Amino acid sequence: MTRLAVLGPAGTFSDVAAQQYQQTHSEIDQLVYYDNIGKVGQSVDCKGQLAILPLENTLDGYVERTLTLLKAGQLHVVGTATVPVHFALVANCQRLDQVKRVYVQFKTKGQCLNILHQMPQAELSITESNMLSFNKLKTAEFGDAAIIPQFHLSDLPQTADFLIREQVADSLENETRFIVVQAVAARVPIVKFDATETFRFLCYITPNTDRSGLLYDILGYFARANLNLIALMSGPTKRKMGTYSFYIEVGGLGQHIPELQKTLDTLRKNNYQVLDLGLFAAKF
Ligand SMILES: O=C(O)C(=O)C[C@]1(C(=O)O)C=C[C@@H](O)C=C1
Repeated sequence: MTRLAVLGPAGTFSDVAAQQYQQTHSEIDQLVYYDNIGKVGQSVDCKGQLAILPLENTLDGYVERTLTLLKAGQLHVVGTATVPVHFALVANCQRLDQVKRVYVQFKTKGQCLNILHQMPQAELSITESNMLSFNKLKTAEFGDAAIIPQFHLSDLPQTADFLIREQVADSLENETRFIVVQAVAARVPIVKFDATETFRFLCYITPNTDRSGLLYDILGYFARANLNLIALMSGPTKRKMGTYSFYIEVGGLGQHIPELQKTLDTLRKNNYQVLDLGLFAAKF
């Protein structure tokens, strides 16, 4: 029995991603909903428990809360799912200039800046999930609005006379990439990869000392090993002011994995802490 923890209530983009992932992972027999990303990540503590977390969005970049969970070192990434993300604005009034308050999820806000700028008078009420924004419409007073997943427009009460603006994300090509995680304690050894199978590897690299040329040095290890870096971000370690870690994603083929493992060993021997967040099958 494997359960997958998901940001709820049911109907979020996380839920869409979870169902997509479940289609190719028949061992998952239950989706369990939590009301914020922190609780989703903390819910996995033993074997047979997985969680799905949003990692990166086309328009608004990485999800800081997920990176914070990963940085704590208790989670291990085992898979991924990407879903298209479209939003609609629904308001309980006739015109945008009558909107007094907009319920919007914290990550959705950065994906719908154009429409939000068209309502400068409106106060933003930030929610933890898009379904919590949607649910606010049930008790909407005059002037209340919410940005909701576009596919939920058909779930609005037929009787309500809402103002609706479709496709309010700042790009039609908007997507969010999710990761599936398990507890580090439940980690199983890497499944065998065929030489031509594509993978992603995620890690945090933290230098033990600070000096000039440090990032150049780190990148050199990957470049010399011919490993393809997909993402690189620097962020505070959250332990000591002025100390930074580098979040790195590597993409490659199964045949590159031995070289990757050698590179990580060399980094460790050269005074870098390497937090291995997981290697998993992924298209790129
Ligand atoms: O609230 C949701 O629908 C979610 O699944 C969360 C989330 C996120 O935090 O990135 C997922 C996809 C969208 O980018 C907006 C919100």
